[in-house]
Amino acid sequence: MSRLLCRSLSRQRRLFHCSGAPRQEASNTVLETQEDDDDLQDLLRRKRKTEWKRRQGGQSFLDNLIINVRGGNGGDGCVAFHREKWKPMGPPSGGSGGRGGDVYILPTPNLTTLSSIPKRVRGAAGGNGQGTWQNGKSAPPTIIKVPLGTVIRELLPGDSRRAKDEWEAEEESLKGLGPEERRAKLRDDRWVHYPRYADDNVNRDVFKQAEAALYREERARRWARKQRLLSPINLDLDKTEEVMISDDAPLGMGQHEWLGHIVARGGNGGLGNPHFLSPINRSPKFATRGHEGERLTLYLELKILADIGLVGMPNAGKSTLLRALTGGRAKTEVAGYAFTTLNPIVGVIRVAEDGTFEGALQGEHIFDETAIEEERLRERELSDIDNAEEQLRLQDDSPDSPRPDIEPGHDFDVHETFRFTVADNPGLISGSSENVGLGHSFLRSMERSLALVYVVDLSRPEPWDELRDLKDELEKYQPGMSDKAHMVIANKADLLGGEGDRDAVEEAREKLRRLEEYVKTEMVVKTPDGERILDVIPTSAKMSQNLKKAVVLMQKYIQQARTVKV
Ligand SMILES: Nc1nc2c(ncn2[C@@H]2O[C@H](COP(=O)(O)OP(=O)(O)OP(=O)(O)O)[C@@H](O)[C@H]2O)c(=O)[nH]1
Ligand SMILES: [Mg+2]
Repeated sequence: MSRLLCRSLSRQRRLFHCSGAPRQEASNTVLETQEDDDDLQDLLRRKRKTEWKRRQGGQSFLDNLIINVRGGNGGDGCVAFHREKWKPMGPPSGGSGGRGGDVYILPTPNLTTLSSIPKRVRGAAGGNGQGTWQNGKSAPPTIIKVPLGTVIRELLPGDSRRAKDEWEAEEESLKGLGPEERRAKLRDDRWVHYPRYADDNVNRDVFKQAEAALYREERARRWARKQRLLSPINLDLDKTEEVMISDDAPLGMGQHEWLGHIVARGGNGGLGNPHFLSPINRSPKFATRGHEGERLTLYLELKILADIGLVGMPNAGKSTLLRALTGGRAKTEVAGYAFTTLNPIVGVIRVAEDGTFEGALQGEHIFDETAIEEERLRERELSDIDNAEEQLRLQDDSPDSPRPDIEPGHDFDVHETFRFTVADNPGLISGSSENVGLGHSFLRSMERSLALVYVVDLSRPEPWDELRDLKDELEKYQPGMSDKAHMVIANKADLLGGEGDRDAVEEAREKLRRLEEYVKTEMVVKTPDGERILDVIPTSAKMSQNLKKAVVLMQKYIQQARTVKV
């Protein structure tokens, strides 16, 4: 808040200095106050959002979800007889029920989270049949749209998270009933009778035969379902799917639109009473009800595919780093308070043959929006010639200055030789495994990264403590996860070295040395062919310093990991 006040004061001071139309100034001031008000509101809104997210302990990282899906129920058949003037005993004319709607799953590129997917999905029910041979309408399909990169698995019987299927649900509803009541309920769920004919029907042989046939058919359906469970639904929806139009389907039967993968079929409609017409049953007074749609439980998991995952405490500068690497294209929020980033965000880094990355070509520094900081930074750059970064040898052997002949944007296409993705994560703190802070559920998406990179704040009194906590939390999440780490980025190196005096610079060097020593002794990673020592790279994400070195190393890790995988 104080920063905003300073900003508004400095603006007012600026206005005060320039001589010009006073009325214009007054209106400007009003406008700017309004602007500051908006900024303040925006800041408060963001903080409220962070607090809310923190309170609910990371439960809303929707990268996995269990949903119960039910196909639509079929419509009931109808018992009716044709009535016409001068025709007293018309034939049976009840229409059959319509089919219940199927449920499909369709990968969609414009979705990024699973949060819009309802936990219960039910297909639409088919219409009931009606008199004068009117069949019920079949229900339209229901489509569940999921983001690309969703893995879908069907939960099998025996899994406690799975909901009951249609037969188990029926068994449950029959619990505690005597044999008579049980039979009556089963019949009630399957048959529709002509008014006042229910008792008469059930005693007739034709009905008993029809009932036996129905149960036989039901057993066949149950068997088919069991067979299907031998190859349960298992989809890995990584790509957008083509629209498939089949050319050789009969006219009017062709599928005109690709609806996705069918997961739960709707139930068939019930049969109208004309279906039970036979020489010995000239006036059937019963029809069947529609079948229930398939019920199943699906486990959805969204995998964010990033080659490199950034792991660090809140405020270490992970988001700033990703913004610097992508030249501001990765729209991840940067601010000076903890837990700014609430969800993992992935950015693409494009690299030229000589290690120049596109982000460095933009020539922009990554600010956290405040004009005051911007101004301070500019002043510092101008006056502090031998500032701390230089003394820390940030630029010694690999200057970040790009080649003059390479341009960002489309021009970069010709120079691009390698491309990889980096995921910026929310801050991980000690105790995340007990759901402190934002928890650590977001690490799930890191499981698939090829390499992890620690980001620590070098300006902290003891950055090695951060490293120890980060490694512990990774191990608590999944034993062996910290073995994926390849590099430690010691960020905010620009803050060291004070005004450039000898003692401060020596102190900064000593700190970096200690960090390197700690990494060499305590952070050694076991690999199949021995041990690996992590690289330590001092950087300043904010000033885009020494990032080229980090990018070159990241590229090396990915290339190694990819060749091992192949
Ligand atoms: N001086 C300096 N400040 C930096 C540097 N990198 C980041 N910062 C500042 O540190 C603060 C936090 O940066 P973020 O990038 O939001 O940090 P983060 O690690 O993403 O934080 P969370 O999202 O909360 O986990 C911001 O005010 C940045 O401007 C750096 O290299 N030097
Ligand atoms: Mg962040």
